[in-house]
Amino acid sequence: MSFRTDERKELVESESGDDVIVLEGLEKEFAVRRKTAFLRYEKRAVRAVDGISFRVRRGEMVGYIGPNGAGKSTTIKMLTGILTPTGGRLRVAGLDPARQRLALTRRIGVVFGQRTTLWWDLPLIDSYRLMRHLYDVPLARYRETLDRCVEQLELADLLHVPVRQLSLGQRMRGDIGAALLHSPEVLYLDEPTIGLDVFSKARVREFLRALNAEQGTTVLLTTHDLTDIEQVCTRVMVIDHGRLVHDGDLAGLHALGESERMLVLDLERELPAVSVPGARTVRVEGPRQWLAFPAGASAAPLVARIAADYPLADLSVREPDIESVIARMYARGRSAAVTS
Ligand SMILES: Nc1ncnc2c1ncn2[C@@H]1O[C@H](COP(=O)(O)OP(=O)(O)OP(=O)(O)O)[C@@H](O)[C@H]1O
Repeated sequence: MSFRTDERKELVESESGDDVIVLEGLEKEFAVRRKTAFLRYEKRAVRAVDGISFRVRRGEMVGYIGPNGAGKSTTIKMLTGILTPTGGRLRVAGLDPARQRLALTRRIGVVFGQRTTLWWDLPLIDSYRLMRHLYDVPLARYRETLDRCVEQLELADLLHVPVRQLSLGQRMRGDIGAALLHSPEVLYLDEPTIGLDVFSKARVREFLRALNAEQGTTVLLTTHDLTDIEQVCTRVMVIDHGRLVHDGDLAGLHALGESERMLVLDLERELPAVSVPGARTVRVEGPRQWLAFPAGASAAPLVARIAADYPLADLSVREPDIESVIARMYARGRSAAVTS
């Protein structure tokens, strides 16, 4: 899709100064070659992003989720200027990412959970010094930002350790620090908690909340962990097959898919299935029981009730996975279409 000049002018004029990310009918098509027989190839177009429109206001913390291959990374690559859209319109901090990539790099920070931007053999602090030069950050501002990151990300003991010797959680904190040294307005995080233990995940989430509250940084987060969304984001967008299928809050998404969370109880001894209003026992295995309850409901009253009536040793709450939430959302859409 492309826009005529008058349409583009209209869009620019309707743009609010508060919108830091603007997508209008964004598209990305890849031309792929597939071998069909010996020395025979077929050309095919893959529409990774198929007409997505949304706006993110300055200071928002937004989750961008979807199943594997949905088009999340392709969107992020267009937002950072790595890929050029094949249609639609895109603005980040008022800039066209593909055409003004250099100017944009000073305004955005990017963290990839699966890759590091740090120099593998250098101590963390050396990577930071190099980044300061790359981004041309004034010394006083660099020191101030570094001090804040060191304190809040607990990096003091890690600064002089070569990156290859850091644990995954430590490396991730180091990467987040690196992405923030030039004080970006927008921070993209691609699976920042992947592979981390529960404590490291909690630390990263807490840091992002503090960053947003103190600096007003806009955060766009892609993840497969719905707890990231629950604890960090106020809004969640779901993409599937290159299209936006939900834009709202997490409770709304759960309500749409009638999804369920799971309470895993460890009782002090084996007992018959726990019976409590608002939840249903779906599995009993020795002293462990699994209770499903609506994902939009709070677990607190359920836990209080169970703790009062049963000998509870331990418990945990499991979020539904994104794939099942989306599958239920579609199943519901289909049955609504059949009954309406
Ligand atoms: N460079 C490319 N050339 C051809 N096809 C591509 C390319 N990059 C992505 N695709 C295709 O575009 C679609 C979307 O891929 P994308 O990586 O954006 O999905 P994703 O939502 O980030 O998935 P994941 O959660 O697995 O990372 C997929 O079908 C993928 O195979």
